[in-house]
Amino acid sequence: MTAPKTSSAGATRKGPKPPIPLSVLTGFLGAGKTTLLNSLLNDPAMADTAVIINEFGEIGLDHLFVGQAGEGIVELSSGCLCCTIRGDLVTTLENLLRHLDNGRTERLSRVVIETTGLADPAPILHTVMLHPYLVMRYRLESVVTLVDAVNGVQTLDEHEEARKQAAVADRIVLTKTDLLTTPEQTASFQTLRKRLKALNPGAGVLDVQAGEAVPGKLFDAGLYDPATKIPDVAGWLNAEAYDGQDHDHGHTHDHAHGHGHGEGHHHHHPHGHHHGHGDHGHAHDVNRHSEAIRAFTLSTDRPVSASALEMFLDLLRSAHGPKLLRVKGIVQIAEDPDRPVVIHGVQHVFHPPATLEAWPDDDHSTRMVFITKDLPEGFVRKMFEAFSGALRPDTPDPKALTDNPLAITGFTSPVR
Ligand SMILES: Nc1nc2c(ncn2[C@@H]2O[C@H](COP(=O)(O)OP(=O)(O)OP(=O)(O)O)[C@@H](O)[C@H]2O)c(=O)[nH]1
Repeated sequence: MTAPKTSSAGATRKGPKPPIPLSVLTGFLGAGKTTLLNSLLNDPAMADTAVIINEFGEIGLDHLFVGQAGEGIVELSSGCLCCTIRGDLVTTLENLLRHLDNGRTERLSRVVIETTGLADPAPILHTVMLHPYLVMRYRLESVVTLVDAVNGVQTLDEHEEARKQAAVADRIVLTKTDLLTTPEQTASFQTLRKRLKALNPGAGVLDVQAGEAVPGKLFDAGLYDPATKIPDVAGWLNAEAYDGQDHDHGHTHDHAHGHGHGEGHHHHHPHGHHHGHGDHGHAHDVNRHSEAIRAFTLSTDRPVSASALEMFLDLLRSAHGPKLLRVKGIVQIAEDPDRPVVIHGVQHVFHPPATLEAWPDDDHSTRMVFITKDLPEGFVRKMFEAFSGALRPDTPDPKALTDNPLAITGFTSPVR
């Protein structure tokens, strides 16, 4: 242990250091990851960021080198650290912590991991989330997925990996929009945007060519506002963006709400979802290819007991883990209603739930967002209701349901 250099440094050294936000940069082969990284590594806004890449050779970095920090870590003139994977990701992440802890690196404000084009980002996230020490020192901040504006539709059509990469993203970055010249390309790009919205309504979309892919917008998608350290639940969940999404899947709608009022979905009709007229072929394609992946929210105003939440999450991840691409939520716990619990999972692995000291705003309701594959909304909803006894506040006729003592237990299934 080195002695603190100054009294203020001494103060910050007491107690555990705050976890370092970690982001994963992914995208299909040729989507433009290397190109984007190249410009990011030059950007002074990347100071104090460590970027983990596959090999130095792929990025012409030589002119940016300031010094070798050892163990495959180099310092760049932008203040960024760049390192290649040595051994495995765990070792690399441990090396970075060692650099920080022994003072060779003054600050490490963020880590960005570049994946290879075919990679499913989930195992990378699991590496950190399942490691007893790394999970204390790093905090999963965001998954950033690059999508090629020209080839995106075809890639989504043909590759399951590409659909999953888009579905788990917190930010979707569109590359190569400068290459959209023909009317066909422009139409395909519009289809792409619809597909991405259906796969993952909550992800913010940034356009590289419009200069939007800057560090502040790319990576800061976590629960905590990096400047104030105050949780931004509404921004993180972005649950409003999911409204009306299930219209893209026509038939799923009946199962989705499951309260026996098939005609009562009055709150959801944003832009008329009737298929047909003109680009019927496109619309059909959208449904066919994305229907296995669904995005939906659950919400309730009734506090959930801690044990019910635990059982719900346990059953969900043990029985259906691989089908949960991403789950985020804030939950009002019956035993401690003033301190919300934040949940965050990637497939079967959940971050240890975090308890916030207070609700960040006036909305104290439980809200969860799900992106699933081959796991219908109605199934998850009924399971949640069975454990929590919860009713959605926006059911077609809540009064009728609360007047029915059987319905309130949540064990009845009004619809089949
Ligand atoms: N016109 C244009 N070309 C781009 C853009 N982004 C990337 N490219 C080009 O697309 C090609 C692939 O880009 P890369 O950055 O190598 O893509 P990658 O995702 O790193 O590719 P892999 O490492 O093979 O997965 C290169 O020729 C880039 O110059 C863009 O926004 N506009």
